Amino acid sequence: MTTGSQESKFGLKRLRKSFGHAWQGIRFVWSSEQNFRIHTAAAAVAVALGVMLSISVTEWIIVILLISGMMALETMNTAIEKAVDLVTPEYHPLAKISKDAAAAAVLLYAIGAFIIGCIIFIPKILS
Ligand SMILES: Nc1ncnc2c1ncn2[C@@H]1O[C@H](COP(=O)(O)OP(=O)(O)OP(=O)(O)O)[C@@H](O)[C@H]1O
Repeated sequence: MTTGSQESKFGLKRLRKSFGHAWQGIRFVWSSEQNFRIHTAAAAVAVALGVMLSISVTEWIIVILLISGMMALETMNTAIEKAVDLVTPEYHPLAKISKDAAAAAVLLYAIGAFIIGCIIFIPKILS
């Protein structure tokens, strides 16, 4: 038997509310972050190339993991930037380190994703 409070903790309504908050987060990064829109455009190019070059199931899994990882990391970068702005609106060396490190994480992943994309697509384009 479940109590009312358990129901509100695990119910469908709560799940829908969580998705609603996440959707608001996606809308925010889309409208406010140019980098997120650039990554989305790059993802669309990768998907188009995947279809045109008939990549394998394993390659699709890798491409989808790279795209979702890139988007998630960019979204997390925005979350860190906003949290830092909330705590320290003024200049602070630790705020700089925090934002620079978050941006570095995005850059490192983007470099890896680009290299893997080249490994998957270039041989197919050249053949
Ligand atoms: N409060 C602060 N104190 C110190 N340095 C800061 C602060 N806010 C921003 N910076 C510096 O300015 C850079 C850009 O920060 P900003 O918040 O404008 O992010 P952004 O331009 O949206 O970055 P991104 O292009 O990665 O989304 C940071 O990486 C950091 O080096």
